[in-house]
Amino acid sequence: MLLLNSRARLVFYVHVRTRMWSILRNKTATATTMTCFFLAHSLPPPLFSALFKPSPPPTPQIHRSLLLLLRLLLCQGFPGAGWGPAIRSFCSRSDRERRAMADRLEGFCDPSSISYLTQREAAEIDENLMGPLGFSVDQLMELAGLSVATSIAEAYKASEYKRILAICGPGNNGGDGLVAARHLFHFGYKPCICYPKRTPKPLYTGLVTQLESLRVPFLSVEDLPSDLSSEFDILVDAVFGFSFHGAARPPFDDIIRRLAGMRKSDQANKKSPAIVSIDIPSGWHVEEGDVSGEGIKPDMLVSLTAPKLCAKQFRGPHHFLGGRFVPPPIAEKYNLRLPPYPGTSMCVRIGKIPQVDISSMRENYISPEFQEEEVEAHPIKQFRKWFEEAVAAGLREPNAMALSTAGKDGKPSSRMVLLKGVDEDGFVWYTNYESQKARELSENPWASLLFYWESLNRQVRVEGSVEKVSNEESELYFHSRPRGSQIGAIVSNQSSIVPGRQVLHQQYKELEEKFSDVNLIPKPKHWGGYRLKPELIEFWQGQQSRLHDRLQYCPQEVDGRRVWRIVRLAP
Ligand SMILES: NC(=O)C1=CN([C@@H]2O[C@H](COP(=O)(O)OP(=O)(O)OC[C@H]3O[C@@H](n4cnc5c(N)ncnc54)[C@H](OP(=O)(O)O)[C@@H]3O)[C@@H](O)[C@H]2O)[C@@H](O)CC1
Ligand SMILES: Cc1cc2nc3c(=O)[nH]c(=O)nc-3n(C[C@H](O)[C@H](O)[C@H](O)COP(=O)(O)O)c2cc1C
Ligand SMILES: Cc1ncc(COP(=O)(O)O)c(C=O)c1O
Ligand SMILES: [K+]
Repeated sequence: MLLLNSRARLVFYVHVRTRMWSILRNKTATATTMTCFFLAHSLPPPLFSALFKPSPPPTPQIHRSLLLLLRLLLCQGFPGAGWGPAIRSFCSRSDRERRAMADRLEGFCDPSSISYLTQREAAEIDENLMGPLGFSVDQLMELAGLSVATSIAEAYKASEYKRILAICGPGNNGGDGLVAARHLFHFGYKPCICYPKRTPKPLYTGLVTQLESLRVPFLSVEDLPSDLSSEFDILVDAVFGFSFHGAARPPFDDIIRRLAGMRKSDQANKKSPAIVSIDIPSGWHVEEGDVSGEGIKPDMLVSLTAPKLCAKQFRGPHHFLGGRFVPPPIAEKYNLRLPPYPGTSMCVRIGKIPQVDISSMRENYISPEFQEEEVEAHPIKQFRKWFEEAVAAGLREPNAMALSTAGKDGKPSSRMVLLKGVDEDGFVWYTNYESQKARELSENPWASLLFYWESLNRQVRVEGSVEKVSNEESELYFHSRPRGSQIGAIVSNQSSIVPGRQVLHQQYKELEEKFSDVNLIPKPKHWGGYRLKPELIEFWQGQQSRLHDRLQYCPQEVDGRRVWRIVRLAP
């Protein structure tokens, strides 16, 4: 195996780095050559020798792997001494995993790098899935419909886009629409169905019965409101899928015209509903797209299995892929290049998230009223109640709170810390006694805490003075932490400048070794807790039209006793 010394490596590093973009853009064989040199001593021997033989040239698969590797290195930069292991780990993965890694690092899936199917291929894949590959149509339709519903839920929140009309055609595309509507109902949307040409097969009659049992209304074409814009927030176009051919026949011709026309007439004045097309924008040619230029212009397209050729013409803001059921034989046979689905998701976005207008971002809070009569007399009791509800709601780190301090210069600073205890004496967190916050607290003990529990539309503000907790309390808590965090606390001179990550790792490793036989890692003197004793606590519950509930507790002396007075503040 060819071994490169560090100087040679550096030369190649610079060389490859400067030429990388052009190599990637042109996707020339140079990529292979350059990468071979660059990776010479990191590649596993079989891959290395396969590459280093000038003939036969590398297989397309190896070539693709190398291009992916280049993308990966481009995204990560070259971690100097660390690149050997990183590349070896990359090489040990499957082609699919490598692609996923590169995509994840780039943060999106480039629409030009994925596969698009012809109409024939789409039908063939369908037949294969339902023939030799053992799927039933019910199964595929269920998964397809679920993908559509989850895609819609990702792009359009039920709080803003509740009212949905699913227009379903006579084939499987229509079936996907029925399934999607059922899932959307369970996700909290309010779907209605227009299903003018029902297919008298048990699969479809079953889907209709399921929707009827949820009391989802069915509207005939005649019953459709004349102004779809004011009645619905989302229109699901489940009219035709990949078997569409020719020109749309009644009654669908008229429905499609309404959907297409709506875009134009609504653009000028008001918010028009989002049009979501399943698999194919209905009326479009499956391969050539919107041939007349007069067709539906959907805001969202959910391609199923793989996008069809017409999807290349899709210009809306949201293109998703669904149908997470493609088995390797299909992917290989049709050489499918598709984005990897993240985690357990049923859908994945194709292309970039559209730019948002920040000034238009807002939530309308809808919550039960928060009344004086129902609150606890003591704010800590009330805090515990809300905290328990935040835990029960499954919030991640409900004990995360923003701590704001200001030193003698009066300039405030904020950061998150974790609440580690709360009782009548106050709110406790742990930190470094030589950090910025600690310096500020030593100059000025007044501080504030802020909790925000987003999905509950709740905020809690706490203000008061801060003291260190006792050393015993800090000792007890310090030793309850994972060993790694204990060592981390010793390593970190919090808020001081460090020359690089490597320094922290090095010190960590040394301490890990030092303490390998030690049971109790000593708590550093400069690490411990603080307790904020509340002087004021406000509970905020978000409500519609910004008319929120704000109940504030402040202490009062009554007959020499400290009691809490509750007042309501204007939102
Ligand atoms: N593996 C997959 O890929 C999966 C695919 N799935 C879904 O299946 C969809 C394909 O379904 P599909 O084959 O049933 O075809 P689709 O287009 O819904 O409708 C055909 C119907 O429309 C009719 N029709 C045609 N042209 C017409 C016209 N001009 N004017 C009027 N009518 C016309 C035609 O009638 P015909 O012309 O035969 O008389 C027939 O009744 C696909 O896009 C995806 O959504 C998922 O469920 C599962 C996984
Ligand atoms: C969710 C979350 C929880 C945190 N919890 C703590 C904590 O409990 N203690 C701590 O010292 N830093 C914590 N940090 C880090 C702090 O936000 C901050 O970076 C650090 O304490 C230094 O702050 P300072 O330089 O203002 O003193 C947390 C950060 C986050 C995002
Ligand atoms: C620097 C620092 N210290 C302390 C903590 C609190 O961690 P623990 O829950 O282990 O005490 C955190 C939590 O993020 C932190 O980032
Ligand atoms: K459609």
